[in-house]
Amino acid sequence: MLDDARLSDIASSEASLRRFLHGLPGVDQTGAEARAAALATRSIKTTAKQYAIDLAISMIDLTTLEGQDTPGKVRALCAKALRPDPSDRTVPRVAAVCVYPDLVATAKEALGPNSPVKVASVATGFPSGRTSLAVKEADTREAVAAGADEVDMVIDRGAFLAGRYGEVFDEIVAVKQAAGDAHLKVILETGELATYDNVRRASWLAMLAGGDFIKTSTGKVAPAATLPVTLVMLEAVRDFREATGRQIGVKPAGGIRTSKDAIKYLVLVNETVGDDWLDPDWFRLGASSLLNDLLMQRQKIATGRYAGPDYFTLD
Ligand SMILES: O=C[C@H](O)COP(=O)(O)O
Repeated sequence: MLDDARLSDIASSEASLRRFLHGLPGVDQTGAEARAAALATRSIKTTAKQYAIDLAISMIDLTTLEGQDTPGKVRALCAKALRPDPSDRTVPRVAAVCVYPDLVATAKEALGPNSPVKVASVATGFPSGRTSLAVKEADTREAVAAGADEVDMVIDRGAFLAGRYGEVFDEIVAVKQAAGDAHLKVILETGELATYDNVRRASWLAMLAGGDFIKTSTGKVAPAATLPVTLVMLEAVRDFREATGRQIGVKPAGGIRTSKDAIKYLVLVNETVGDDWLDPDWFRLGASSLLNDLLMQRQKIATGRYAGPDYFTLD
């Protein structure tokens, strides 16, 4: 059990952080990949599929993170977030929209006051994170002041890979403070972390530093989210809760485009950490173009026919 005294002891120096992170059991790479592959082939009944599609929709962080984003595009995204299919009121809304900081105010206004759909904003010099801590804190404060409910920060992968864990830890603590009441998602950018052991260490580091969620990727680096990486992160949040009593969310993001993909992630969650995480408060899918496929599959189940991608507004 990691009580408060032990947690502050771990965080007290670079050396103790390193000792702790390098003392975590190593990930069995072949085993993790085999387990993720086996779960990915599970077939589920149509009724379960229907339920899974709606659950997946409700877990989406509907994302636009392009240099050419405009207020108009963000308003359209927000309308879609609130009513994914205007012709069908039974379709659930998504969990959040995810935008760059300068578009947070637009999103907030478009969603309206007290919207059930949250506004998440990337910050801290997304996607590379190559700015000073002062700039990262200011970026975060600005996003929150504009109305962001959630902040998706990137870690400094250069510092992490060089083993400067204390620096990464302190940065997460500082950004968490700058974020105030906004929920903090810590993006590990697993595609740059090279090994599953590093993914496990970065997950623990982010949780120890106070992240509310751990997120795989920016969507700007390949590979983005993968099932084995998400499995390692799910095991980390499971073990962290067992050790501290604190539950942390998980968000695979980037490259998740089909209902099939989304359902594989839900099966993985169900089999690894169970029901407690099968909720938008604890599991999100970061995606720019998954929603339409979910809507098409939903309609196929309901009517036996595909409406075709043109039926739905563009993601
Ligand atoms: O956080 C979400 C990602 O940036 C979206 O990536 P995607 O465009 O591959 O869905």
